[in-house]
Amino acid sequence: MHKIVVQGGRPLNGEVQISGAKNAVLPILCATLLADGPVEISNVPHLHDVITTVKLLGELGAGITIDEGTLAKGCGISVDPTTVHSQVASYELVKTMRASVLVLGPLLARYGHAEVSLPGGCAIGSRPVDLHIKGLQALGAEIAVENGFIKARADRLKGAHHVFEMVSVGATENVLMAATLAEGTTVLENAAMEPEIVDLAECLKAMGARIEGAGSNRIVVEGVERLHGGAHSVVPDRIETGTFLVAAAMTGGRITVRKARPDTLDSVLDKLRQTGADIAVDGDRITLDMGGRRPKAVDISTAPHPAFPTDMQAQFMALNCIAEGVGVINETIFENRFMHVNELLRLGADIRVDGHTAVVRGVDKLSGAPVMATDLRASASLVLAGLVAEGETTVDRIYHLDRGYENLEEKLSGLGASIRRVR
Ligand SMILES: CC(=O)N[C@H]1[C@@H](OP(=O)(O)OP(=O)(O)OC[C@H]2O[C@@H](n3ccc(=O)[nH]c3=O)[C@H](O)[C@@H]2O)O[C@H](CO)[C@@H](O)[C@@H]1O
Ligand SMILES: C=C(OP(=O)(O)O)C(=O)O
Repeated sequence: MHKIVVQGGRPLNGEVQISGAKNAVLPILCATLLADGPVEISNVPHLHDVITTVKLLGELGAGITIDEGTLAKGCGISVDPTTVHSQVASYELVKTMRASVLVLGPLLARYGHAEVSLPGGCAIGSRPVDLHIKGLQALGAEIAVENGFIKARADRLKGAHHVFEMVSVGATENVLMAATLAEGTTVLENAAMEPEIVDLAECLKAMGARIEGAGSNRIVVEGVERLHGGAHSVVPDRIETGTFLVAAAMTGGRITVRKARPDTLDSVLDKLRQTGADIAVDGDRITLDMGGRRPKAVDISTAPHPAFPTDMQAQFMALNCIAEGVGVINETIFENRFMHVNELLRLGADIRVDGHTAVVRGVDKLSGAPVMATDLRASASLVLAGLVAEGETTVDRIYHLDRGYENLEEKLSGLGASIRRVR
């Protein structure tokens, strides 16, 4: 098993290029199932979750061509869905990656039936899919949950007016994809507004879908008879961007991230400015300069976009650990997304958790120790803490990190961090 070893104490300096977004590419790969010709996806990050999704599409029978590309360019994946012969997503794959449930809407809409294993919960929370099911039922699907599978059927889905009970990124994606091939107009209200939904809609439009309003809470879809092949480049990863910027702020450094999408990061950049960082945006570049200063603690409350993203909560918790003052962190999306707290405590942090709230009192210094990654962003927070801790920090179970960060240690080394991967 791989581990990451970080020697703390070096300010980050230099430039780093941002990869395509994990949370955009996974639904987009699932959306290719809707087409009746090959779809070419570029700026695909080299991530374990991408490999899992490609495996899943392959199991369904899709033809996959991968152009490995380079780290600087991302890879290109061409999916030919015309050879799909199975509409069953197995537990083996779905359990390792919850995004697999996003094949449900496309398979149902395209083939009239689908069986997808229930994803179950994970370290950060219970992660139900009832909103996905209700949304597809609103489009006329008959759905039964049996033997651990969601079994869905519909001769042809019918457009409908559907109001999501609560904002769900995954449910919005599943129902949006299904609606593209439904008969008539679908109006989705209380839809999620995340940039990854906009990117998915852009890809669907490149395949011939008729969608308006993606990025707002009301999405209107005019169903079409068929979607054709197309090409799409994946939006830059806002969470990877934010993670590097937090790393620079914590270490008192100055970095520029290239090929980013600053307009997807308003709430994160606002919080970084509150820590005392100077931030300059120039096209697709963001420069953060901390000028050797210690960051000030910030209060965070996670909520659906455009509010502060839950996927950046753990990283800001790490920042608060060494900041000046006290920061209060309120996690409203996932019930168990504080798994990093006990590991940060091992590095000398001062954190008190009461339900969904963590009160973090900044300490003068953290000290390196062996810690264990429990989920994707928790792992990132431990690497960030390691960058400022005195001595050596070893982060174990970094397979979580490989699900969502492309070459994190290479990119951080390029910025001057002392970090390496060991077996
Ligand atoms: C709104 C939000 O911030 N969503 C995040 C969520 O997306 P993801 O799509 O995984 O989760 P959802 O947006 O669906 O979940 C939002 C909330 O709705 C609840 N829920 C969801 C679906 C459902 O059928 N029933 C139900 O009750 C969840 O338990 C959660 O409390 O995790 C991703 C990975 O960390 C993030 O990138 C997304 O930004
Ligand atoms: C938790 C995350 O992803 P997933 O929903 O794939 O587990 C994440 O991107 O932070």
